This record gives sequence, C-alpha cells and structure tokens, in this order.
Amino acid sequence: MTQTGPAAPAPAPAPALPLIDLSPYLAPQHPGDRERVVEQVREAARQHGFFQVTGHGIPLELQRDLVRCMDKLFGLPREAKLAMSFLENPCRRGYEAAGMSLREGDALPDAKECFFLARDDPAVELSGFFGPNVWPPDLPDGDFRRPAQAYYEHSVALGKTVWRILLEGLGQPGDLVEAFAARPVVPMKMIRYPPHRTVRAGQLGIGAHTDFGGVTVLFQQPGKDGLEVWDDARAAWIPVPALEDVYVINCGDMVQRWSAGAYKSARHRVLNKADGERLSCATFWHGDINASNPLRPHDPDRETVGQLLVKRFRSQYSITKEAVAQVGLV
Ligand SMILES: O=C(O)CCC(=O)C(=O)O
Ligand SMILES: [Fe+2]
Repeated sequence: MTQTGPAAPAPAPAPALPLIDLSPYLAPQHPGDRERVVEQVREAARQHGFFQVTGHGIPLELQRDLVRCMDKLFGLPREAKLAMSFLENPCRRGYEAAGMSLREGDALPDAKECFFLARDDPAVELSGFFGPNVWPPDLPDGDFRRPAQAYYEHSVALGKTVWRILLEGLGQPGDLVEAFAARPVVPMKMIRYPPHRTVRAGQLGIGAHTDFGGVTVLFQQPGKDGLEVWDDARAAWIPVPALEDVYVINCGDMVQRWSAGAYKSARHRVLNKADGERLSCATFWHGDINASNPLRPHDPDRETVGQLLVKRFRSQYSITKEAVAQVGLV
C-alpha cells in the first residue's frame, strides 16, 4: 500500500503589480470616483513604487504609431544612427549605442540601444535642459517626427496626471501640479533590446537600477515581456507582463525622497524574454527646473528639480559649469 502524505502546498501565486483604471479619475461618473483612484495609486506607490494603468488617455493608435517609429529608427544603418549620437548634442538628444551604459556593480554594460527626445524647443537654453531635438534626416516627418511628437505630448500629459494624483494622495491640492508643470523637464527614451540569444552570458537588457527623478511613464511593446520589479516584502523579482494598452508607472528617487518615503522608488531591470527584439519607451516626467518639493510644500529642504538633476548627472556626464551655475549650485 502506498502511503500518500499530506498534499504538497500549492505554489504561491506569482505576485503581480496592482492594475489601476485611471478613467474614473480622468472622467468621474460618480461621487468618490476620483478619491478611489487616488487611494489605489497611493497604496500601490507606497507598497511597490510601481503599478500598471488602463484608462490612461493615450490612444491605442498612437501607441501603434510609436512602435512603427521605433522600428524605423532602430532599423536605420548603424552609421546613420551613430551620426545622431547624443554625446555630440548639447541637450543630450539623439542616439545612444548598445554597450554605453554600465552600472556600478554590473560586469557587463546594458545590451539596449536608445534614442532620446523631448519637447522640441527652437534654441538651446539653460545649458541644454531645453533645446531642439535630433531628427533622423532619412525618415520622412510623417514616418517619425510627427507621430513621435504626438506620442510624446500624450505621455507628458499622462505623467502630469500621475503627479496630480500623487499630490492628492498626500493631502495636497491637485492644482499644485500647475506650478510644478510650468515648464517641466521631461526627457523621453525609446529603447530597443536585442534578442536575448544575441547578448553575452550574464548581460542584462538594462541592469537593476532605480529611476532617479520624478514619475516614469513606460510603454512596453505588447507581448514582449522582460521587465522585473524588486519586491522588498518577498525578496523576489516580480515579472511585469507587457500588455496591449496597459502602461507601467513608477516613482523615481526624487519622489521617494520628497514624499519622505510615502512613495517608493523600486529597483527594476529588463531581461528580454521575448523571442526576438523588444521595444519600449520611457517618459521621465521630472518637473519644472526651479520648482522644489510639491509633495511636502513645507519641507525645509528647498532643493529644486534642476539641482537634483544636475547633481545626479554631474557624476555621469559632462555637465557644463553654466548648467551648474544656472540651477544655483556652486
Ligand atoms: O524597458 C523597460 O521596460 C524599462 C526601462 C527602464 O527601466 C528605464 O529606461 O529606466
Ligand atoms: Fe528604469
């Protein structure tokens, strides 16, 4: 007779990030709709620093245009991409080749390649915080520039909405976001991860890191999984599925610091799990360069967005003396 012991415990369900519908906040139908969303976001940002959103207001057609834009851009010959190098650009707009980002502690640099853009201002101002974008000369405006800009504006609007919700979550008037958004610094990064089989053993798409600034609005190409978020409570990575029309939102270090830890800046990384390449696009909504902490307006620390950005980048890139002076750092 075979003895059957107690049934093995069922494996714990894979943890998942909260999925929040923003539409009751953007277009409330019932009393309490907005408050409920604010509460959901506050809890998710407290516990994980990351959450997924639907009902976000970015049209699906624009998301599809964005994928086409990225396909065309990263499909250009290597020389054409290198001719747009962000290292040659006073505003750090343009192309970053694979292998250029190495994080402290990682053995190998990131496998990803990127393309940076932001609002297309006519002239370089504030030593490169604002200025013109780089546009690929070989791609017609209708194939890249126009759809990329339209997408950019929508992702900027979503970032601002999330900031408003985060403010309300800490009991601040949502309208504080208007001064904070007077002329916000919002870089956008298009990213292509090569197929996993082509990268070296141990090389990550993007190594584990926290985002340094405000709110990140992340588009993932549908079906191209790879993003993982560190969960302190379980001491494990949470995989984040790449779902159509679902955005990932996360808080950066500035938000964690300015909220006195009420909102978390969580570590995350990308290991391309898709068969082929993986595309994503991150919009980093930092805030007005001269604004200080809107999450706790009585914070005695009056450090500004510009000062934090310069401090962060000074160690990484060659920030000019003028930029340091312009944000009031010596
Ligand atoms: O590509 C992704 O899914 C995440 C990208 C990311 O974490 C970043 O660019 O900071
Ligand atoms: Fe990130």
